[in-house]
Amino acid sequence: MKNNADQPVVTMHNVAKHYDKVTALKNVNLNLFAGEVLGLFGHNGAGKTTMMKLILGIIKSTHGEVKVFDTDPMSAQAFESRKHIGYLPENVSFYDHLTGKEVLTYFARLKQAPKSQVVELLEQVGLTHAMKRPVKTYSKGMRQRLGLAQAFLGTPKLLLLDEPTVGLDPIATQEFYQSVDKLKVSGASIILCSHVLPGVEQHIDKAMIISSGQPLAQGSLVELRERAQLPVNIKTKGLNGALVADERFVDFLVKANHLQVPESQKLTITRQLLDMESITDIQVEPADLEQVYQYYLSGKFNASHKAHTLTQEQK
Ligand SMILES: Nc1ncnc2c1ncn2[C@@H]1O[C@H](COP(=O)(O)OP(=O)(O)OP(=O)(O)O)[C@@H](O)[C@H]1O
Repeated sequence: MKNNADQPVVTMHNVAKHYDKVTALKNVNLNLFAGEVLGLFGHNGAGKTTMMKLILGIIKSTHGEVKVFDTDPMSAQAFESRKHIGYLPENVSFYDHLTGKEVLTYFARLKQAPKSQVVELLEQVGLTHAMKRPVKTYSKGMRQRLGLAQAFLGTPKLLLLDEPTVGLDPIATQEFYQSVDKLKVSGASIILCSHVLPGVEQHIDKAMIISSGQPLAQGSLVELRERAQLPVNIKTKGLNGALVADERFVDFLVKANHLQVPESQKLTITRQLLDMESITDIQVEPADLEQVYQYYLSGKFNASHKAHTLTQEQK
């Protein structure tokens, strides 16, 4: 398996995938480097799973080039590198009559991962107490945890995680993101598909937003925010409705204590607010991932943004 630090772990160059008349993906360009986490966001049927399947070598692109560890994932040479790829499919399902431990042991064998990892991973995902029970007795969240343990087997250098937090409770979600952060620090590259946007933001390095198979935007969140020029959220406490009555703020009012202000006016407005006597607290936050996502999906950006995004990614 070839892999050196300045070479991308995954490259996609002008990739398209058609199923008969359905265009599942088109114009996809991507360079994902070691230690990078990509958030892949899009509506149902946008093409996220198709992209993962292309990277896994389950399906072949209709057009363009996909390389994983500098190898065509459909080729016989990709066999060796598969051991270093972890995949959590959406709606994970297992052999229901096997216990959690047996399922994981089976996958560890397939992946040639050390047997000792089975119990370690079951502990990491909080399934030690249930590891001797058949999977058919597991709740949805427990199945999802087992799925994650399966994806983390071996020493994955590339992880493809399709809706990894679905069914997980808040603590398990937090633990999952801690695992993601650790894997990233160890140099693993991760592609993470999610419909649940809150909480993802601080764990990804870049995002790709796709709609109907077409990437609408990609880059770091800072870049995506800059390009979108989304307003900054300013939330105040203690002003008791004074903002509503003040004509300096009326154009920016979202709620009685919440303003959305263009970046260029952020400092001026913040100073004016801080000068108000009754103010007790102020929070200034950039647009969150949800707002960035909504912006690009709503089609408010124009063709020149699209061209800019693609050119940036091809550099
Ligand atoms: N085997 C197939 N044959 C025909 N069309 C397919 C096939 N697989 C996927 N598609 C179509 O390709 C498009 C992209 O599907 P894909 O599963 O990649 O979307 P997704 O973004 O993962 O959706 P979701 O969020 O619902 O999982 C959809 O229109 C889907 O119906």
